[in-house]
Amino acid sequence: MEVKKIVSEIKKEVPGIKSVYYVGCGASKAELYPGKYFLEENAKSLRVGHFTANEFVHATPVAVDSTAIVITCSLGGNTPETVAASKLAMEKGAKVIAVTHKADSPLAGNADYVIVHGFEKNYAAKLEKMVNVLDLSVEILNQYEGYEHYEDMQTAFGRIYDMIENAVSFVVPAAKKFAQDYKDAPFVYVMSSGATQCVAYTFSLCLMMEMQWINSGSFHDGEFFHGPFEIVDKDVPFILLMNEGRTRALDARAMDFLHRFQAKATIVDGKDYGIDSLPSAVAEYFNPMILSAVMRVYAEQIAIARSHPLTMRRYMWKLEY
Ligand SMILES: N[C@@H]1[C@@H](O)[C@H](O)[C@@H](COP(=O)(O)O)O[C@@H]1O
Repeated sequence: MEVKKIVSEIKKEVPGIKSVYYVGCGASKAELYPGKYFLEENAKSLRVGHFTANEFVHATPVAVDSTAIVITCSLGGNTPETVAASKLAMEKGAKVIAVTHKADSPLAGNADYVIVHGFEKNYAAKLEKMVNVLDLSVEILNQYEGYEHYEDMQTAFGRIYDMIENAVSFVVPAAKKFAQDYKDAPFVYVMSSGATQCVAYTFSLCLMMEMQWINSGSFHDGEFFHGPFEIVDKDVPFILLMNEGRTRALDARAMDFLHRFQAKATIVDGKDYGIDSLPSAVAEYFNPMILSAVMRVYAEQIAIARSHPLTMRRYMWKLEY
């Protein structure tokens, strides 16, 4: 069902929604983040939470009741922890919206509303999940509290898929250089800020650790100066994702420090892909979509350089765990 209609139906039934929870695992948890970040930054009354699904099941917030919207997200729609979380949220009386690629999945069967997104067609399709969750968050805010930049958001939603495809059309040479520079790195640290925090998290957690078996860690670049910067030295490998928007100052501060001590730093900047051409009041919320697509190409190139396909697993989906 269309995002706007889902939210207006929920509002008709529950005019007094008090909280919105975002629940998923791994990449799907991370792809919920831009929506969660937007709502947390802009809502005056709505309470917001973001959970890995198994924690949501084992330590469910007391506010998950008939005044809550729970957005659950799983690409395959069959991750057991996420299905269990969705089912539990329904039992608690929350309004549950599942965002998945699989219309006939267990996740879709344990939700009040289902948003089915693309994946295979192109890079833009791979970002539909994240865009839909942001769209849902904007609708929830606008319909429950009002949002002054709603029209700017619609303009940006109308342009983002073309911008993603444009970004990936010229990024391959930079990605190949990255692959050559980092293919033998024993580890890689990834950092960012603002709406893009979880793009750094996904690149580290899923693309490096899960799909390349490369030791990696991620952190907020505001926190960089409160611990991690002590390991900076010549040639220590970092990736910094730079945002266009209010948190750019934090990203730039971290970048300056990396350069000062000649760390091996790859800077991937949303501004290089036209984020600043979007309406300025909302542009920052679209950094994660562009940077996710770009980082996917980076990962594909390192996989080629290391002869280690992104699909290779030792444990995931192969064992009981
Ligand atoms: N990289 C992700 C993992 O982090 C995630 O655990 C898994 C299940 O995800 P989903 O629930 O989105 O199908 O799939 C992908 O491989």
